[in-house]
Amino acid sequence: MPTSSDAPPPELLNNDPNGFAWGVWHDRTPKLVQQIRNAHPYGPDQRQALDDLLEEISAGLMTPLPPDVHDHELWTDWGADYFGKPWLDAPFLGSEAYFYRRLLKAVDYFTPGPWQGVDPFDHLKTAELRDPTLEVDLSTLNDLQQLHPEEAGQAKLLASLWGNRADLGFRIGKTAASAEPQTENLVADDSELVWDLLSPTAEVTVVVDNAGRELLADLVFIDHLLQHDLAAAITLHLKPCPYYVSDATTNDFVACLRRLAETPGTASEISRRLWNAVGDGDLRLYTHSFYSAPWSYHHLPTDLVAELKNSSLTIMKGDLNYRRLVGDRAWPPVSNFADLTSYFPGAVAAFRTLKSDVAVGITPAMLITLEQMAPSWRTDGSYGLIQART
Ligand SMILES: O=P(O)(O)OC[C@H]1O[C@](O)(CO)[C@@H](O)[C@@H]1O
Repeated sequence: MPTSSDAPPPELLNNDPNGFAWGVWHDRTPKLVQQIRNAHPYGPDQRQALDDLLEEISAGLMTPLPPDVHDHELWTDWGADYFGKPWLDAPFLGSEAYFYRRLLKAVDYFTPGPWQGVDPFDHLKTAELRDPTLEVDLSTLNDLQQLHPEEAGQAKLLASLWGNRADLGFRIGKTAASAEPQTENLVADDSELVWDLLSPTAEVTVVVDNAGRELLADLVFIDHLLQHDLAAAITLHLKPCPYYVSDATTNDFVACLRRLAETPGTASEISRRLWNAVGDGDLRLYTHSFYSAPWSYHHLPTDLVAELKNSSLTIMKGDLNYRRLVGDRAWPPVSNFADLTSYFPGAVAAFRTLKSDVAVGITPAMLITLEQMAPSWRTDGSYGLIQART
């Protein structure tokens, strides 16, 4: 981190017309509310609550949650600086988390009654697992068997990374057969360091991101680590509730294991091995309310720090985890990843495709190339990175 005399750059806010957040609030989020409303037979109360939320985020002032919700204190604490003020003036990171909490409130996700526990994003997650092209992609896993374990491992690591883009999924058959790992479009690649941190005694944590194709790719990678003695045990950190549309909860983990089991061959073998690994305690599931909280990981609560401290390596998946890890700030892209993450308990790695303004750990030469050749490199999802520090 910068020294105290060297203040960090400002947090990213919603109100910069040239910033990535602007499009999220003016386009993506309103469409999402409308889509959730159309996709469910909600009654008048939920419909009205969704309409109110849409109006509030579009032009209104941020209002607090009612006092009777279980997490009122948490959100009052965060919102003290923002409630009663325009959504557009709030920080991007915290306000988007609050939007998802408000969405769950609008659809009565936590309210005792018929809609309690009904995931408003389930139809989208299920559609991805039912996509007919997934069968072909999962079948390509059989081809990986022909590869040397090290090559197969690198192909699976890269599939886990690009799974965050969710459009490539398991299209690693060709890559695997030609033994050409998919390294183009990587703006940073510390994968060697990641492999160095893995060993038969390693306790690995994977803070997962999206359900569906991304989680399937993560599970294939995790199975590889367990099968090849590259980890003694692995803990999956899942979301405690539906979040950011497709973030993975325990239900989504179970759905992925079941989907893998439906494809004969390697995919179903992976499903069986992981199912058994959960039973044997080699693959642990874990969640914490902090994973849907509005703060960066600089504010980790003590029990989560204690959990992460035992880990030989924590792998952070995806864009949002990256923003929370380095801080959602206007960092110069050449800032040092190891310095910015030195506060984090234990060794940490990030596998992320770039889908928002934040980027660090880019070499000056790479930065010049990117700015000249691909002006939207930070946000269009076509670039990826693997960054790590011991
Ligand atoms: O699933 P990921 O990789 O965390 O990406 C989520 C990203 O999408 C956004 O929600 C954009 O809407 C970003 O705020 C966030 O960083």
